[in-house]
Amino acid sequence: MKYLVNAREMQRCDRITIEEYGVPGLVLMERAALAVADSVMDGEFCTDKVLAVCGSGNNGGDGFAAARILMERNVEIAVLFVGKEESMSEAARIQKKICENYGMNFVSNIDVHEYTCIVDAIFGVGLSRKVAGEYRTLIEQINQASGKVIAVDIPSGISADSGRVMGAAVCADRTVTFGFAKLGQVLYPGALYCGETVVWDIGITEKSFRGELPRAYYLGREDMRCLPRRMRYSNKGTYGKALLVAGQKNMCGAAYLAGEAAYRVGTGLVKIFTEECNRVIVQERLPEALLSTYEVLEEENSFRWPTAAGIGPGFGTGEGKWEILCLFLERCVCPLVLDADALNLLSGRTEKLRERRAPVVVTPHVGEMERLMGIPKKTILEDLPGTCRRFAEEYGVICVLKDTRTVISDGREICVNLTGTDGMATGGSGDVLTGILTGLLAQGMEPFAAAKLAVWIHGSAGELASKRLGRRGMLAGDLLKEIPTVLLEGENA
Ligand SMILES: NC(=O)C1=CN([C@@H]2O[C@H](COP(=O)(O)OP(=O)(O)OC[C@H]3O[C@@H](n4cnc5c(N)ncnc54)[C@H](OP(=O)(O)O)[C@@H]3O)[C@@H](O)[C@H]2O)[C@@H](O)CC1
Ligand SMILES: [K+]
Repeated sequence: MKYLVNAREMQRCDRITIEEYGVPGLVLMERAALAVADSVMDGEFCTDKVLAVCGSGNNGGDGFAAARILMERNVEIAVLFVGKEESMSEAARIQKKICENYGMNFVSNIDVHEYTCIVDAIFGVGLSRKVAGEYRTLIEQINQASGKVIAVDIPSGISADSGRVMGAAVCADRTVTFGFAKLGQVLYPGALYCGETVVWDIGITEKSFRGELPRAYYLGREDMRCLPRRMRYSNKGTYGKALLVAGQKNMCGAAYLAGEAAYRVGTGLVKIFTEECNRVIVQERLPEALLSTYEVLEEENSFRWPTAAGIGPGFGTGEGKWEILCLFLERCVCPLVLDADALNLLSGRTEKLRERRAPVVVTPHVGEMERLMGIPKKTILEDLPGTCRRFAEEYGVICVLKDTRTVISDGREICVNLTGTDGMATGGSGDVLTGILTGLLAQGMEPFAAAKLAVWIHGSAGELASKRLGRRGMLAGDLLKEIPTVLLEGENA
């Protein structure tokens, strides 16, 4: 797990490192500048003629210092200062003065075809409002330049909190960021503007959070260590019973995909509840699964049998479906995953969620969230983490808000998933996630941990499938075959 910080958290971290631990700000700045200079010179960029565009804050200070280091290394470098002298930060003023003392080449405009590489140090995490005027013009010129662009800390104009473009933003080929990755670098559209992001250690550690830890983070392969344990002395009963309430007429694939995914993450037994007409096809595709049909759901055993249930993929919203969903909410004591049509059924009557007896994980995509919360898609997309966290908090559930960057929250923490590919934007992907998640819950994982890991595994399976088949040709069913490989690699992590 690695932290994702917002601007306030990063600035607090900088301040504590400087004021409470006593590391001089200019030392941090020198290390930041060395990181930028090393990155410019690592061979990926043409350094025939480099331009550093520096603002008046400490981000500009990093830029001046990096320019000076590049000059020391005999790179032909020009410096462009943008901003007001009178509002310069103390460190930026010192760094600019050093550049002047060395007689470095200061220019006042950009010839877009002159430079082979541009260092963007206009704004960093201190961006406080929309970009306009000469700053905007400059950013547009940088974006037209033929040379590659390296952003210092974050592309100028991108909000470190949300990834939003604040009027205009530099589109970088690489972003060299310091200490911790910023939320705005992983959320869209910010992620598109960062290019490749490199997190550089400049001497700011987690100690500088001083107990006030950031809310947001992302998982890495090492987090696979919390997968349910396998034991030599065990049987299928040891690894849980997953029930998938899924599929209606003409929608049997959802039941199959979710069912197989549950098995593929190690569940002992999987049962599929579906429409009678799906019986033959589901049993042919997945003979390992037990099968029952909606007609027998009233039996009390239906609710006692599973150790986790996933309800909704291809379930439909027609006659009798709301009643089935209500029965599960009212009677089931095992964790429930509510997806797709279960969420559509809940739209406009989300209060029903409060009548549940068991822990609930909801897995809406943005369209489903729009219907669930009754707020426009645009508003949700502007703040995926906040929307996800608020829903989870309000209903006391775990919320998995699915998008290019799926966000998972328990109402307090926010996990942003960084695995996955656009090849997963294909019918049935969500059903596979429901199966993975239900399977992990069935094996006894705690719901928040299961939700985070399920999304990570799902995205990793997508990456493997897209490597094997390409992002265009892969199908949701191809994710199933990759799940075992993801788990195997995780075991060795
Ligand atoms: N602290 C440290 O020691 C370390 C910090 N580090 C580096 O410092 C960066 C943070 O520095 P920072 O806090 O000085 O803010 P920064 O991003 O330079 O921007 C502030 C300037 O921009 C201006 N401004 C803002 N928005 C604007 C707009 N829309 N349009 C126009 N102007 C606008 C604002 O002007 P003002 O609002 O005062 O008018 C002010 O002048 C961080 O990203 C990292 O690179 C590293 O070296 C490690 C050590
Ligand atoms: K920048």
